[in-house]
Amino acid sequence: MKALRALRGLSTLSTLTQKTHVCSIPLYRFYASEPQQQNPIDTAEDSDDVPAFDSNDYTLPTRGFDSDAKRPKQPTWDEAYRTRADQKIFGIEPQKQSSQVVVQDEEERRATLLAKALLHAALEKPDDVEEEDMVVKEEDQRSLSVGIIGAPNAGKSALTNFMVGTKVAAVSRKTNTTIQEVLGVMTKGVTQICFFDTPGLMLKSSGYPYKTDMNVRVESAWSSVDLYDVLIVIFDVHRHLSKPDKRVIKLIKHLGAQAHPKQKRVLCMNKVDLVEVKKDLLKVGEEFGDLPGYERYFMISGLKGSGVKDLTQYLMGQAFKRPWDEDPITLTEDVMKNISLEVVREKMLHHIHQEIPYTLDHRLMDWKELRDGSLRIEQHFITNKQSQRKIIVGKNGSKIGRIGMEANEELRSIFKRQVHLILQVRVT
Ligand SMILES: Nc1nc2c(ncn2[C@@H]2O[C@H](COP(=O)(O)OP(=O)(O)OP(=O)(O)O)[C@@H](O)[C@H]2O)c(=O)[nH]1
Repeated sequence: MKALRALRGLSTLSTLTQKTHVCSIPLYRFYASEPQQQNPIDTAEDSDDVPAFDSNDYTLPTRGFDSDAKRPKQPTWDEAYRTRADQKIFGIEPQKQSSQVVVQDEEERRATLLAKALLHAALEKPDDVEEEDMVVKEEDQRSLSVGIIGAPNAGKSALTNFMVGTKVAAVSRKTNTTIQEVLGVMTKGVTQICFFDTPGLMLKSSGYPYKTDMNVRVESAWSSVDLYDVLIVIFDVHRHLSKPDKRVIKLIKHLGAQAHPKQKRVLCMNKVDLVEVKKDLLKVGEEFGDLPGYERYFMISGLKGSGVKDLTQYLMGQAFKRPWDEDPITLTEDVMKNISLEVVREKMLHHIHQEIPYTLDHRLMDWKELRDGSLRIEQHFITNKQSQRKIIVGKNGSKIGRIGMEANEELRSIFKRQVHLILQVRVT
């Protein structure tokens, strides 16, 4: 092992793990299990030690996996009276008790079958595949590490999400939403592909990478670029057509004409769905088609999926005979923590339109798997300005409430279990 482990060492994922470790500061009044003295929404604007959002204060629709989900309502009337009324008013002869039981059993059986089918579908295990066939021996395993690099907003996260099939990286209309590398894993047959969604690597106008301030993470991404088996360089072809994108030219120049000897480089012209005159794509194809150092180029829409199948097939073909790095089904706790941060961050970016999200410290403070299988996740947004806190919390807690509800709902559907999400906005 493993190029990938070495790569991880370099990647910001490890920084994330350190950054998001469960903090041991006393979180006295944050615990939702304590009786709420006041409605948190009433106080959310003024006090920062009461949870700004606690999913326990909201009624979220229950789902199939909810252990507390109520069974279908039983009749509240007395069956004997109902039978007599049916007989007298509608002339319906009473049914034998035993057949009612049979009908109920049949319904339960069907519900069980449906639940099983849904579980099967969720695990993407085709019906005709036996359990033994799902286990791939280590000596048969093939794997590939893929880095995706491009200017901010080029569509790296959307492409990763589409290929991996679950929402692992925040997708947003704003730039630089990817604050750290998010590992996405796609396992098909004997092949496993690990995707690394790099932060929007930026270049100064001089064509050199930034070296200062928040760009420590960017530096880390630059230094790990050569370690991937395949490097996907992606750019927004729609944007490039309306106004040639100098950042793309600079990025390509910076990477050089020669790929690392152990690496294959491909170019992805993304967002083709936005290009109305398809002939225009030929122009870009001509401009970038023969770039030295690039093995292939693909015209894709990472969001809508066109061309992604070809890209996936190409990547599958590049995989090496090498043991997998990740369990194909179980999400590791670190990945889940990462997903929880990404989902909340994405919702925040969607609802807060000011620039503050980039100056905000966003931390995972507590992660607990409770006895009933549910997850308790507590995250804090930390700012040094009271005014920023007010914007994030919103009037009567409306903003943070929306963010929290949407994130909670999405996390429940990703993790397939109940999630108790607590969001806190603190001023330091
Ligand atoms: N129409 C269309 N929109 C896309 C496509 N790919 C991405 N987008 C949109 O472009 C915006 C940016 O996409 P992201 O995937 O977040 O871009 P990114 O490169 O990861 O951005 P950073 O994290 O800032 O580096 C989002 O609004 C996406 O929905 C595409 O193929 N077609």
